[in-house]
Amino acid sequence: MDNAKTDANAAKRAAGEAAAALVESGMRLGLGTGSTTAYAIEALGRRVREEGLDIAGVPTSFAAERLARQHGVPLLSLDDLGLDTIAPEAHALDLAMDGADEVSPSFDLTKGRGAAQVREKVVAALAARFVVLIDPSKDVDRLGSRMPIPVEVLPMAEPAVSRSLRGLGAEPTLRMGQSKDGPVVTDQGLWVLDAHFADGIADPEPLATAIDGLPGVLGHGLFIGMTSDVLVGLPDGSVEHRTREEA
Ligand SMILES: O=C(CO)[C@H](O)[C@H](O)COP(=O)(O)O
Repeated sequence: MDNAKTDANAAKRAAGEAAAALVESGMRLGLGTGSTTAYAIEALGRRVREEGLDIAGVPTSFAAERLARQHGVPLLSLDDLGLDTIAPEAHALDLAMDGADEVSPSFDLTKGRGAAQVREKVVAALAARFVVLIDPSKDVDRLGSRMPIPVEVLPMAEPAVSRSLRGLGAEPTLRMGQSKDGPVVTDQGLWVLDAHFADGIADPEPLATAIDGLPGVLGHGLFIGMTSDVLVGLPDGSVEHRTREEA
């Protein structure tokens, strides 16, 4: 493995393990998707086995669900949370942890390289604390400068949504499978348009609202105002913990 990859993996592991260390017995968690959160799920499984940590987590994708099962992390579905007995303004989960593709100075995010952004947003929105785990390559001044914004669409609506995204200043491309011919199909059976912004996004909040309003869009990867903590893992194994108050 080349040095850059080894460094990135060490940084991701540090962030993942720091996230697992924030967890206390009795907590209900959101379990994110991606290579950084995978280290957190692995560490949580170890704590369940070795310390008898009593937790359960809602997975944000088939991938997260499989990983949690593999590492012995007990799982919950939204049905198990008893949401009908919890006030709408109260939090059903104590802490959700997840990776990100971009983090802005004001803690807004781009997510969805793994095409799990919609379930990830549903789960993060239920949590009292949303902890984002990154390596330093994810820090950006402007969202959209490092990664396109994933937009999950109904297949029949793709041409209409593409046209609307062009109207919002993006160049959309349909995400194609790597080990499959044709488009990537999400856990919901839908497609993903990657909306590229040549100069990044000057003002993400109105853009997020505009994309949410397009007919045929299930959701997108801009996460505005949701993050409470960012854990930045570094290649030497240390972790910088940023909290929203500092942002
Ligand atoms: O949003 C995501 C999946 O939909 C991931 O959390 C994001 O892509 C970060 O992944 P990684 O930790 O592998 O860099």
